[in-house]
Amino acid sequence: MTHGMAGLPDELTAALRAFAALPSVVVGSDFDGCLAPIVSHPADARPDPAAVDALVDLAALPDTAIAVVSGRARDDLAERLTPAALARLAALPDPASATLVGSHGSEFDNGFSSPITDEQQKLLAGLVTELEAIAARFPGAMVETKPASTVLHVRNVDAAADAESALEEARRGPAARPGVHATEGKAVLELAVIETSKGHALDLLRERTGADAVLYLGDDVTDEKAFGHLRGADDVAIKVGDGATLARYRIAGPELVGAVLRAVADFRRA
Ligand SMILES: O=P(O)(O)OC[C@H]1O[C@H](O[C@H]2O[C@H](CO)[C@@H](O)[C@H](O)[C@H]2O)[C@H](O)[C@@H](O)[C@@H]1O
Repeated sequence: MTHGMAGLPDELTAALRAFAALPSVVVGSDFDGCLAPIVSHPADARPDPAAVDALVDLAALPDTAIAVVSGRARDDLAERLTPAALARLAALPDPASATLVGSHGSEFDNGFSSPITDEQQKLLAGLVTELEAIAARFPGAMVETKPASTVLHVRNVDAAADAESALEEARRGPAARPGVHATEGKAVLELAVIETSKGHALDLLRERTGADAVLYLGDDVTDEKAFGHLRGADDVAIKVGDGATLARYRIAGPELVGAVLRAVADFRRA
């Protein structure tokens, strides 16, 4: 594989050029591991300013919609974009030009597609308690709580065997309860009380915008659901980093995400 423009594989650069020439497009990206490098503590994650700039530039182009589709709660995701970027997005003439989607594809600006029921809230509270009990026995483990899910984080557990034991306890215990949707991620096990799909979120955005094609960058397990929905001949699925994937294209890591987005913006403006 040869690498030319901005260190991107030539085959990908050709696909980006063809994608950028289409009349109407959606450009989407995952947040952690794509727009923002992975860090030890979720609260410390910050996006690459160059990637955010390119994304906001894209949103300002005609017939170009952007989306950030994250596993984070939507409010948390919004707080992570720079105030300057948020101000530029808020000033766009068409609000549909930029969409932030949280909770792995199920939380849009008007909330969840189906509200979380009292029963699901109760289930979620119980899951948090159970994960906290597990985390308390494995120093370094922590529990994140989101509107429809809770996450056991083991990235900072010292021994790999202990991290795996914590995950395994969660898999055998709370993850196995009826009504729980468990997803493995990067040093995490997430337990949701609703079914989520980044693929459905991309379908919705495609439908709303009437776009000819969708490009999406993702690095983790939940992004595979997004890649699985990019079946159009002109769609571009890009896996960021290592690991098995349904995506046709791959870049080495999040440091190249800005280059991909900038290339699409430049080609589209040309
Ligand atoms: O869909 P994403 O935007 O990629 O969100 C997926 C999860 O990201 C966060 O966890 C991951 O990033 C953390 C910060 O770099 C890292 O410490 C952790 O190990 C990763 O799994 C976030 O905390 C989760 O809520 C998201 O679901």
